[in-house]
Amino acid sequence: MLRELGPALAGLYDEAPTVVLGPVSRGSLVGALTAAALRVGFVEMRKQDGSAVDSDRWVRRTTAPDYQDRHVVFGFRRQLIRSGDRVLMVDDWIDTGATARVARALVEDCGARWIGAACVVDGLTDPRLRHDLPVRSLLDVRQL
Ligand SMILES: O=P(O)(O)OC[C@H]1O[C@H](OP(=O)(O)OP(=O)(O)O)[C@H](O)[C@@H]1O
Ligand SMILES: Nc1ncnc2[nH]cnc12
Repeated sequence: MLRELGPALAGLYDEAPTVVLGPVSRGSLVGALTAAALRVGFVEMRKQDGSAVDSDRWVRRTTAPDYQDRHVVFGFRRQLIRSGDRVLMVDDWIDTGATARVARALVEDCGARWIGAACVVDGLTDPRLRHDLPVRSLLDVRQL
């Protein structure tokens, strides 16, 4: 099952990414599997409490209320995503889309191209985001 997840998520979009971005913690697992399948680098999008104290520049943004009504501060080292990159976000589950929307904003802050959000389960509460982000998934929540 784990062996098949990366290739399955990697096949959801035609455009070839140069970087996969995965939010901690479940997004890191499926994101790393996808990056390995695509043979590209992986960047972990960390919650503020997980970011190291260092001298590097970070990009950070705060989500709108997520599925647990939390405003989460996410970020990563600025140098990890460059202006020529094409970035695919990968996650296990999408619900409000707050995490994915912050990921897209951070990618745009770096001047990189956003491809979309590839998820294992699509549980979007606002179906418009499926087109707007865009979101592609392996399963719809109603199939579970
Ligand atoms: O669409 P949204 O409402 O933003 O929700 C989706 C996010 O919520 C879950 O992560 P969670 O915050 O539970 O963290 P975890 O992976 O560490 O369990 C899931 O893995 C997504 O990253
Ligand atoms: N409804 C949900 N159940 C499990 N994980 C989730 N991640 C985001 N929304 C979720």
